[in-house]
Amino acid sequence: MSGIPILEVVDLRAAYGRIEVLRGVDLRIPKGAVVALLGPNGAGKSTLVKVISGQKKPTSGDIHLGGVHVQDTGPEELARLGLCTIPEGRSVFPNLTVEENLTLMSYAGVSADKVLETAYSYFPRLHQRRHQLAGTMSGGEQQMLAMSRALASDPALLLLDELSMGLAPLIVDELYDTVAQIAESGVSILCIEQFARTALRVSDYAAVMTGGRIVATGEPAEVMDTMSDVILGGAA
Ligand SMILES: Nc1ncnc2c1ncn2[C@@H]1O[C@H](COP(=O)(O)OP(=O)(O)OP(=O)(O)O)[C@@H](O)[C@H]1O
Repeated sequence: MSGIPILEVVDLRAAYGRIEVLRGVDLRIPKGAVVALLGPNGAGKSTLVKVISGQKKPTSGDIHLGGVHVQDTGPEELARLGLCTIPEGRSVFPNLTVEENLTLMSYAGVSADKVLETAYSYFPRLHQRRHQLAGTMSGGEQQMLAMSRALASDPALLLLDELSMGLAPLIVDELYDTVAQIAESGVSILCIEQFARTALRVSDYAAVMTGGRIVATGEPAEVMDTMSDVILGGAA
């Protein structure tokens, strides 16, 4: 992988109690790239997201975001530096309408109008449903809302943890089309997925994680060829 990295992770280790789950992870995301991080259940993908996004402390290793050393940086400061995470399972307020969920994301320097305009341009369906309670929308629509809320912060790097979880293949395809559009606007993206096909379609690079380590990286076709047994073990 070449280019100036937006994210560089070097020899990262993390544990739950005495059980080491990240066992020396190296990962590099060039600026403007979409990278798919693939791997089976329990590989450590979500733990890596938690450590990168400042929700869990690593035991050792280095993390650089846009060249800044951020290993001891909290989530708020990471957000200020341009990191935005959409966690597994989404995170919308079910008892607020679509529009209320979005306007909550307006803050100093970003107007509510701008937030709504961005969301509705990526996802016209959210405009149609703007007065609907978020909790009554389909899983795919909730994921659109979660992505829109993330885009409101104008991120430099977006971490998407299992975008496709529990969704039908058609809607997953639609969401990844939007991931590609977001990337075209200059945002770097790390897509964490258990299964590969759809994420690889829009990715510049792929990395495969098993047992707490990155065991393969490269262009999607190359990684598919060498690791198909691991990363095509399921649907999507
Ligand atoms: N809070 C926790 N306490 C103890 N062990 C944990 C905790 N969270 C995760 N683990 C363990 O760490 C390992 C890695 O889990 P992690 O969720 O990072 O994997 P993953 O690759 O994201 O898997 P999945 O695709 O199933 O979400 C697993 O063995 C899991 O059981």
